[in-house]
Parts: sequence; structure tokens; C-alpha cells
Amino acid sequence: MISLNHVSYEIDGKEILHDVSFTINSGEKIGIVGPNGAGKTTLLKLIDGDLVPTSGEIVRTKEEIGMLPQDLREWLDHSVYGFIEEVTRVKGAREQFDGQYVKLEHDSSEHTLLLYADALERYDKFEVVLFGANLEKTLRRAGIASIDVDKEIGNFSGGQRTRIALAAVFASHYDIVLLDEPTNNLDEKGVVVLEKFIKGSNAAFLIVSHDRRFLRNVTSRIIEIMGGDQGIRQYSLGYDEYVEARERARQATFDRYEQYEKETART
Ligand SMILES: Nc1ncnc2c1ncn2[C@@H]1O[C@H](COP(=O)(O)OP(=O)(O)OP(=O)(O)O)[C@@H](O)[C@H]1O
Repeated sequence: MISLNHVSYEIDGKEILHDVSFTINSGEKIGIVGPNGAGKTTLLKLIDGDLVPTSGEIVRTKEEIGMLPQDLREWLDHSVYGFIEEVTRVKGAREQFDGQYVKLEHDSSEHTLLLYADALERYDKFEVVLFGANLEKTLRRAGIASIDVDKEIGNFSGGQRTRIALAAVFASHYDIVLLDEPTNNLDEKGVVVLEKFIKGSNAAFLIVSHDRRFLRNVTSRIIEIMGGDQGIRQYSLGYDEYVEARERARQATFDRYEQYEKETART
């Protein structure tokens, strides 16, 4: 579980997110919607810990939270293996474990033992030992079984890169997965495989997307970021019900405005 309590975020004195509060429960599939520039990506970065709220707090328990990139432009000089190993934090977990293991040889204090136990727990959780073997299955699932994982990402076509990004989603062991427009550039078959994966996963997913059909198929709850100082609206509803509820709310606002106009015209 992770809770955002009255989180606001400013850049250069401009409020990007205002007083955002909600909780992500385990296994929930949540869609994040809102106009362009409303702050959806900023919200994911705050939850990921990449950005720090200007005010308010984000309370995390022990869950592993991870954002998996869809745009691989920053990763062109990494091998496919290296990229997936890094963004799924398998590499970090392996290095942490190796470091603590070596330390334990010289220092068996309680503190070092606890750090070792912690590293071992992450090592198991991320299935570090099985990474290589699992990767084969993961690539097959993403439809790129035969690619050379030692080759740098820059050598692959746009379509293949989209599928490499998809493979990273399939390879992750996070408790809460953050995705920003995961269906961009993904073909129909890829979307279907991704939908099936998300629906069958025990992890919680927080997904920013403009893809209505995708949101309709995978999410059970929608959070609408209104932008600027307007905060958010939450709908414990699937996408279709969210659209209907939003329309009803808009109509009610319009009706109230019309009523106000009529009344002021009479006076
Ligand atoms: N580093 C930055 N410096 C200045 N302004 C920024 C920075 N990052 C984001 N912004 C601004 O913050 C606002 C929110 O950006 P964000 O990318 O979170 O929106 P978004 O809802 O994800 O948009 P889109 O749907 O277009 O991807 C935008 O107005 C953007 O221009």
C-alpha cells in the first residue's frame, strides 16, 4: 500500500499538482487520465521517488515500486540484457547482495547481518539467479525471442524497441508498477499480450494512458488529474462508468450555470 497525503508539487513557483490524496492498494489496476500537461507524468515520478513533493507526503510501506520506461532513447548505448537487468532493479539487487556478502566475511555484527538479510530478501524477490533463464521466456512473450540480447538497443528498429520495453514490463517483480503510455507505438497483438499480463498480475499498476480501449480493458479505478490548482477527481469505476460519471458532472455544472443565468436575467 502507498498513500499520498495532500501532495503538491511546484516547478519554479508554478503549481503542477495541487493537494493530491489517494491510496494505491495491493493488486489494484488504476488508470491516470487528464489533459496534456496536467501533471500525470510528474505524479508517476513523485510516486517513483524520482521527484520530491513540495508539500504533503507520500507514505510507502516495504513494497518495491518501479517505473518502466516506454521511451528507450536514453538507453540506446545499453545492451538489451543490461537495460532489462537495470530497469527491473535485478542488477541493483545483485550488487547489493554481493556487497553485503563480502562485508559479512569481515564483520558479523548484528547490523551487518540485518543488512545481509535485507539484501538476501531483495535478491530472492527479484529472482536474480533466474534472471537469465527467465529472460528467454520474457522475450518470447514480447514477440522478440530471437534477438541478440548483447546487442545495444540503438541497433534495433523502433518496433523492436517497443517490444524490448514490453519485455522489461514482463520481467519486472515490482509490487507497484508505474507505466506512462505503455501502448504508444505498440501494435494490436502487443496490446493484447500486455492487457493479459496486467490483468493476470498480482502487482498493482498505475497507468497513464490516452488509450481508452486499453484503460477500459485493464483498469478498475480511474484518477483524473485536473491540472494546475484543481487537484484530482477519483472514480472507483471502470473506464466506461468513469466517462458517464464525468459527463453527468459536466452536465450538472452546465445546468447550474444555466439556472444561474436565468435567475440573474430575471433580477
Ligand atoms: N523539468 C520541468 N521544468 C519546467 N516545467 C516542467 C518540467 N517538467 C514538467 N514541466 C511542466 O509541468 C507540467 C506537467 O507536466 P507532465 O509531463 O507531468 O504532464 P502530463 O500530464 O504527463 O502531460 P502529457 O499528457 O502531455 O504527457 C507541464 O506544464 C510541463 O510543461
